[in-house]
Amino acid sequence: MTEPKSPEDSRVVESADEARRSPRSSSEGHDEIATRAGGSVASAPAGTLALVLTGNHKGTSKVVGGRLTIGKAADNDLVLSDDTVSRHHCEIVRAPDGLHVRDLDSTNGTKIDGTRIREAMVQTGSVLKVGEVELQFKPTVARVEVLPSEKSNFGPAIGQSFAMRTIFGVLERIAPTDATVLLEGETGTGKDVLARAIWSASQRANKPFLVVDCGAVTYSLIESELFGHERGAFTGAVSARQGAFELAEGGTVFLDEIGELPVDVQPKLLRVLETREFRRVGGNKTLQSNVRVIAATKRDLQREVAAGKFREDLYFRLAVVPVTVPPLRARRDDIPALVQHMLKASGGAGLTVPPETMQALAAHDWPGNIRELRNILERSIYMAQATGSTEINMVTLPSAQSTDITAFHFEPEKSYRETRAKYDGEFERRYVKWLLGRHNGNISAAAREAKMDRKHLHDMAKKHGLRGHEAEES
Ligand SMILES: Nc1ncnc2c1ncn2[C@@H]1O[C@H](COP(=O)(O)OP(=O)(O)OP(=O)(O)O)[C@@H](O)[C@H]1O
Repeated sequence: MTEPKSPEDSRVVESADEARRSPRSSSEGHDEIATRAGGSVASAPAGTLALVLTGNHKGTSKVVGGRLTIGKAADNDLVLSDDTVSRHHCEIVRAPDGLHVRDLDSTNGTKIDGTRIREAMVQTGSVLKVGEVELQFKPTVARVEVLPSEKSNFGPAIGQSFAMRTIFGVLERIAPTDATVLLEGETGTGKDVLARAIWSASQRANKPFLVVDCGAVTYSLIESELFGHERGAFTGAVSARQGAFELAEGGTVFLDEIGELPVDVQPKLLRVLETREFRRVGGNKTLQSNVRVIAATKRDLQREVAAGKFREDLYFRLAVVPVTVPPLRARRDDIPALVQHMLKASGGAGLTVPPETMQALAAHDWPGNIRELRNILERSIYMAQATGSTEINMVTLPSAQSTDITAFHFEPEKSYRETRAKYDGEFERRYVKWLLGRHNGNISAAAREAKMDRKHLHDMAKKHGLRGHEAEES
């Protein structure tokens, strides 16, 4: 993503002139679309689900339509046969401003997040206590199919693998809407590129794209960075300053490294997402915000939620469209097109890539993902140009040398048989790893391509601790 920044320049405003527009999808008008991209589903507008957390009916859930009645009697929409629940205990009613819970003169009372109520509003994530039975409100989505894109790029993001085209299919559809997007993926997988591509394809493309790197801003300044501050709000606040939500008015705020957002700032972000209102630090004027939010993280946010480090309600607000960007090693078929694209972009258009170099590149595991590939290619182009070579070769790929099967190290104390056994095993391991990588671990497809017996390939993969599966071919 953006290269490491100092706290001062962690916020980057781009002018509208820099907007790269791409053709609009025809599916404008969806307010909220959710998908775990990599599958092939998206959704219609979100609703709310009441999920029973405790008691005899633990795990039961009901979608909250216009009205949902809860109680022990059989004529309730959600029947809870529990001694602490009254026959007609409470009801949930959908009103224009949200969901209202009303206690129906129950014996043991109704509580929201620990407070006994007669009537109150509930938010997604709230825990409702009906007698002693706990329920939680969760967002739901009605699922509809989104087909993989027929294009092998989404704006500047290149990818012809099924996984990337599935993501592009989703993004083409949701980019023109105002849906909040959460991009999850390892470092260097292209979250930043995708965020900018969403903005470029959105109706907000002629308004600012503003990046706040939540990991690079100091703890004490992050709130001010997001919402601004008034003069004298804290030591050093010598003048008033606008925050990202004000500066990006009408545009898009990209919250990078959202997993690093301090727990005490999380409710403030939740508030602006829910109500579109915020206040500057030290200010008492409520300001309106009209921005679209895209967030990204290297962390597994659901795991952070389970560990109590990230608020669940904020997670749901951000993950209206959750997109998991796969690591490069899980989509090796993207490598040749990325290599060609990067050669052109980095001044190496005239250079050729011999097949054995391309194979080595495709076999490498790329822990730094596309950023690592780009760095190695840039170095290789420089080396080739410096030596007058017309091709990118293994010598110019230092990080890829480990994949060079020709790098033998013979040891005089080992017999021919021992030496051969060592390299046969190594050859087998690397070959199987490369082969499975080409087919995303699908053993049947890999065996077919290599004209091998499937069972034999399965045994070889197992012997070398390599993971394969029998999933459908994509
Ligand atoms: N699909 C892609 N097509 C073309 N270039 C890409 C693609 N994905 C990533 N890149 C390039 O790889 C480099 C790293 O990408 P990017 O900064 O978007 O990754 P990131 O996931 O945001 O990383 P980090 O989490 O470390 O910030 C950039 O130079 C970017 O242009």
